[in-house]
Amino acid sequence: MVPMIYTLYGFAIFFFIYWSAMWLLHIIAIFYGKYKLHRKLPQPALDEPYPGVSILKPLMGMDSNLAANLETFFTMSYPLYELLFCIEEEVDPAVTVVEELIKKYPKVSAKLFKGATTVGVNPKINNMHRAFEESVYELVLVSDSGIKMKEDTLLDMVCYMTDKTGLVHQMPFTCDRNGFAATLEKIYFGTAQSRIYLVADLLRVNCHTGMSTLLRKSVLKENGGLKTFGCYLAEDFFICKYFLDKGWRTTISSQPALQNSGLCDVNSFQARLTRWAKLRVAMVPLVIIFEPLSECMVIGACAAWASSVLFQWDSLAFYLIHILLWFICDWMLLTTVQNGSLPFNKFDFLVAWLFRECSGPYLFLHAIIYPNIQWRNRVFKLAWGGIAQEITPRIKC
Ligand SMILES: CCCCCCCC/C=C\CCCCCCCC(=O)N[C@@H](CO[C@@H]1OC[C@@H](O)[C@H](O)[C@H]1O)[C@H](O)/C=C/CCCCCCCCCCCCC
Ligand SMILES: O=c1ccn([C@@H]2O[C@H](COP(=O)(O)OP(=O)(O)O)[C@@H](O)[C@H]2O)c(=O)[nH]1
Repeated sequence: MVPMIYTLYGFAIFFFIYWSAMWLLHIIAIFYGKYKLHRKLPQPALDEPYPGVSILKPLMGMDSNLAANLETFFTMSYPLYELLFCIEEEVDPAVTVVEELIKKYPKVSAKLFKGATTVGVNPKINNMHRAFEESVYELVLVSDSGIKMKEDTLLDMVCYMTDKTGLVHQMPFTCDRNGFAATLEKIYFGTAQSRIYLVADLLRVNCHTGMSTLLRKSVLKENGGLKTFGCYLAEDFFICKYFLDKGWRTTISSQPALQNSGLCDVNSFQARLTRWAKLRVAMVPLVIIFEPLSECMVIGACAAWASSVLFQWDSLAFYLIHILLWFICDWMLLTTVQNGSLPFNKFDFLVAWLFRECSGPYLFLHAIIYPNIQWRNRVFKLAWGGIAQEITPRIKC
């Protein structure tokens, strides 16, 4: 009987401490977000020229926003850059989009690479390999197809590339778009993900998502270049680990990444989150315990039970107050990340937030139960540690 009581109290104390730590994360993320995000750019030194940047754009297929998103790369205010578009298949609707833009902006240095080189399992790396090898400049920006740039986004990223910094990435966020799925995406990236991302950046923990990343080519080349990471599906995590292991600093820039894919529906978004969760579990197995425990509904329930064991507090009242405070903190963080008015009202926020918070733990469970990973038209299997293997046959899109 006594060991059981000790175990019970042990769990209760653990949950209560974890719950308290989550509030600390909330507070740190809000203050650090206010400090780090949307800062005014420092004036660049007049006697130092801007470093050139080679921008790799891996493309596959078309969506309704592709042309508009790609166009923002031609209209950036940055003096020296080249655009390297990489398209895996010779026949892809993205080819026409890119060719038309290259014709429209003849003054911008741009090249189209058709056809991937198989250097590993990761199709994004295979797609970019040739362009990376032929890129001209020391700084390379890897930028996914759905990213939209502001005029000064590249300058903002370059400003963070100090002497000790090897990698600058944008924290994932979204453009303002209409509809429930867009609201859901904005809420997820601006709350649950930003919270961890900001704290990880402050503590210099690897939490790099490679949708928009500026890196030093010479450092990657010391270890064979991009192709070395082709055996992983989560190349972004291992690239960042490589820079950190070599003693380089990594940081987020002040502008969050504006994801603006034309494909925006709840099913695709949830499939994407589930795919990412599978990657995280394979790379950092401890997230199996810590990630569900960091969800509002789960840790709230655990802490409500713990508070009734430890202090005989009313569990239901505790749970409801917990949810309300979490909701308020999330609103504060989201408005900080957005840095302007949101494209939805507080009621829309409430509905989509509740949906996200209730579906989050379910999606995570789903990711653990079905470990195979579908990415576009391919299916992969991951071993612990992150090495990937493609499972044939491919899916016809
Ligand atoms: C007491 C509190 C403890 C808190 C513990 C928190 C536990 C973790 C909880 C949540 C994790 C959220 C992580 C958010 C970012 C991850 C997004 C992601 O999964 N990205 C992956 C996929 O990216 C795409 O991959 C394919 C590529 O081609 C695309 O271009 C990419 O966009 C990416 O691969 C993974 C990146 C990093 C994963 C790190 C996971 C560990 C996080 C631990 C953070 C701990 C923070 C410190 C708290 C104290
Ligand atoms: O087989 C693939 C899958 C993806 N990509 C590119 O990799 C980037 C990220 O792809 P996606 O948006 O599907 O990844 P997510 O952000 O959902 O992880 C995009 O620029 C895609 O064009 C690619 O070149 N080949």
